[in-house]
Amino acid sequence: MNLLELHCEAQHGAHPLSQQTVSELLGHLPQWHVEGIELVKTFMFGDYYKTMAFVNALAWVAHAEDHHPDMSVHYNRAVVRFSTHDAGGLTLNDFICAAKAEALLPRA
Ligand SMILES: C[C@H](O)[C@H](O)[C@H]1CNC2=NC(N)=NC(=O)C2=N1
Repeated sequence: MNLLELHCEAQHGAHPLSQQTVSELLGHLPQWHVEGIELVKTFMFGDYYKTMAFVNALAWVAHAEDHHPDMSVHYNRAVVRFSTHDAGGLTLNDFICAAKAEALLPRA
């Protein structure tokens, strides 16, 4: 499955994913982990400008996908948390947007 090729779909009344499916999808996103009902990663940057550039790019992705992370923004890092409010837990939407957040990073 290529998460980057997928798009978020409305999840009103949907059930959250099973633990097993969450574990399988985490295999696509090795730098992310689950905290409660959230998919979380701390992105590190060299300075505030780079942090804000990423935050704004991710806001644009969130707008395009109509799926919105909680973010805490600091000088050199942004903590990104995805969860699907409409389902009360994790859905494929969270993994799609996490993959799209990863894809924003410059190549190493
Ligand atoms: C109507 C609209 O599609 C929904 O309210 C979307 C908007 N963004 C969302 N973002 C997140 N993180 N979870 C949702 O359930 C959600 N629902």
